[in-house]
Amino acid sequence: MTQYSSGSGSSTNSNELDDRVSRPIEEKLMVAVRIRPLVPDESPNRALHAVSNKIVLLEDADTEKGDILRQKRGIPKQYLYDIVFGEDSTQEAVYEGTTKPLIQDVLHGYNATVFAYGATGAGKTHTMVGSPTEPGIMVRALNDIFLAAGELPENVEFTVTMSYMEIYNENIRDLLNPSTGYLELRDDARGRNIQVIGLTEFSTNSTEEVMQLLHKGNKARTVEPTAANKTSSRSHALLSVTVKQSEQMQEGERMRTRLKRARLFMIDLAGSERAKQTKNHGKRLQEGAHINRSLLALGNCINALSAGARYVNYRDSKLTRLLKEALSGNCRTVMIAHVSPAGVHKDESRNTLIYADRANKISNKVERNVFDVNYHVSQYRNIISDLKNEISRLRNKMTDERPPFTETFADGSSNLKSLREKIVSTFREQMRLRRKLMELDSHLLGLNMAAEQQHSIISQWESSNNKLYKGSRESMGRRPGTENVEEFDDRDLIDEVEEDAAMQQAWAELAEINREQERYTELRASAERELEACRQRSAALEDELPSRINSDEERELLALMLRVHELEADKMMLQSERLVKQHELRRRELLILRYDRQRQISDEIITRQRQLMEDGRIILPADLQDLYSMYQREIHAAAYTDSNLIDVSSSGYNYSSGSGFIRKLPPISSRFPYENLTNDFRMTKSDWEQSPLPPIPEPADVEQVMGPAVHPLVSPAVLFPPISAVTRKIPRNKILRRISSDGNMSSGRHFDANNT
Ligand SMILES: Nc1ncnc2c1ncn2[C@@H]1O[C@H](COP(=O)(O)OP(=O)(O)OP(=O)(O)O)[C@@H](O)[C@H]1O
Repeated sequence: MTQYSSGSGSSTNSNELDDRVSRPIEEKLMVAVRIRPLVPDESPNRALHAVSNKIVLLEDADTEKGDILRQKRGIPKQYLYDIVFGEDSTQEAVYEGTTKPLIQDVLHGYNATVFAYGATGAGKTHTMVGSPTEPGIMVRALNDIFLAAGELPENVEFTVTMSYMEIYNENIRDLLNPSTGYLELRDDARGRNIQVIGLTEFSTNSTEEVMQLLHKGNKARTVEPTAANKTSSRSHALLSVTVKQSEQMQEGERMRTRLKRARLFMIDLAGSERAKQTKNHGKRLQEGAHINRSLLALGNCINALSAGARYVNYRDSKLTRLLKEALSGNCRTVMIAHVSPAGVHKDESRNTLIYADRANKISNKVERNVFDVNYHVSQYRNIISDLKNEISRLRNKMTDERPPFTETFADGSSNLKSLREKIVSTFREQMRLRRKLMELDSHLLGLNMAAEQQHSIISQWESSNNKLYKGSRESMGRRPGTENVEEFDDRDLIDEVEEDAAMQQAWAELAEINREQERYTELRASAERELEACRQRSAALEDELPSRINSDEERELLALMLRVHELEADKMMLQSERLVKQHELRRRELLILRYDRQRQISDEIITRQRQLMEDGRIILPADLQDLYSMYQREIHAAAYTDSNLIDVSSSGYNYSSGSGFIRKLPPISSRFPYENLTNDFRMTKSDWEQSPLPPIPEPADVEQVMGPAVHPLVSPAVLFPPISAVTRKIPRNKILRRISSDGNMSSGRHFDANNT
């Protein structure tokens, strides 16, 4: 029987991606296989062939139990991948088929990773690094990035930084600055990205300099001859290229800055090896053990991800911690699996093909890293400066362009009166429209935050349940393979059904928010048009002004009128500053909430790990035991502080008597109790209920001048996520043990389902 592995083209094309800016797109990891040619001294017996540009054939006896016939006949197996490169494939073809399409994506703000996988001597370094005459993917990709940068318009500022490191025996070294010794790996403050502390980032815009840096890095890499490969890379080499673009854009009279930031990771893994095959001993054997350990951790992650496991352990090795984003995060990823065609390497080739096959089932959520910077702040400033310019223009006209005193008008004073009324009314209209624009912007910002919040809740739920981040509610469903990961009881099924319903609701709410965003964007565009028409009317009136002003009293009167307008503009500026501060407060509240969630997840992981260790009667090393004690002291201190700081009845935080913090998150709305803000920024409850951000309060007398306030058209229920979407209920028989107040972990007997 011929076996096919799944595998289909992964790529969504760049333009398609580019159009859908804000929504994460689910995308399969792309898997390519490259078969290297036989090297000198290798036996010409081939066990592996490229049958087409997608199929590899491995001549292999089937070892499946019971299939005696196949075992005897050794019927070949076929494997299907996104793309297969045969023995005679060129460096250029491999680059064009795997990495070149990613360059455009990186320039559009998508993260990307290419990594070479395979047994030792299978050709990974040849593909990734290459030689001066046959440069590999790293050089070609950097070259293309610089070429593309040269074609960008002048208003785009472009910077490229690169770092190059190796992981050797579980130690990280800076290949561009090897004298710095071993470097530490740390999760960044947001808990999202992993950072290598002290790693040198070179900023460059010259291809020659990049080549020199790469050359320098490769020379510093740990390479040793082994029986399997004369120049065997004993380390994983990771080249990271960060591309930042800052684009200045003119929008009407305003300037806007758009930032794009993307990282391209190119990784040449050390080869997996069998001690027997490589005939290694001593130092080589120890290296091999480290290499195998990290590759085993990588293999475990690939297995878990492809089977839809609920929990994927990236922390077993530095390599998997660094590859976490490439395997399950916001990143377009290509894996190039390398195999030798030689019969003697059949076992390694089979392993590689199986891993590649599993990797083919992994999906990521890709999203553009594009941000509009200071859009709202600069916009408010522009509004105020527009108003001030207008006032000063009018003043100049009055003083500089006096009509000759001989000029008289029979009906001068009545003309002037009507002109003055027109000026006042267009000015008021402009103020009203500008206020409306400010409120629409405020509301749009609120909707953006609500959408971001909803996305993060959905993605948090998805990752905690290890479901795919589906692009639409219709496509929701359980991932194949999940059933094998954990046994389900009835309670689990009920939970699942409830959670699916909650997720559908969350998606529906997100769709509603998107619709609101579109509606408000249209309203904003029409307000902009109205404002432009008003400005033109006002300019026409200004042109009439000098010829109409006849006496000093009239001039005085108009000066007073301008002063009133000036004060109104100042007032508006104060309001806008207040609004900006409110946005900032809200943003920080969201950030705190996110940290809080991350902390809760970490607490849960620690508690479960301790439970596992206790069940397995594992004796902890003293230093780890110390860390746990420290952690427990911290938890107690935090619980004490929390209980003193939070008004339990009003905050929505849920405490049960003596049982500490219950994992149930309160609804977002109650976690942003507006009353908790300082008086300066406090709004009335009804303001808050109407909008994610309160509209600027309008005093009754100003209302008349400014026109009616814009009423938000979306209900709070739409903006706040459903509680069930963020709270995965723990089945009663799986309630976690908690750390008891005396600092020891309670045993299962004391904290089983019945006792809690
Ligand atoms: N596509 C290819 N064309 C020609 N020669 C190749 C090709 N791939 C690999 N080779 C040669 O095979 C040998 C082993 O390749 P390479 O060093 O790239 O393997 P590797 O997978 O990086 O091994 P290790 O994991 O031990 O570092 C080298 O001599 C290399 O030049």
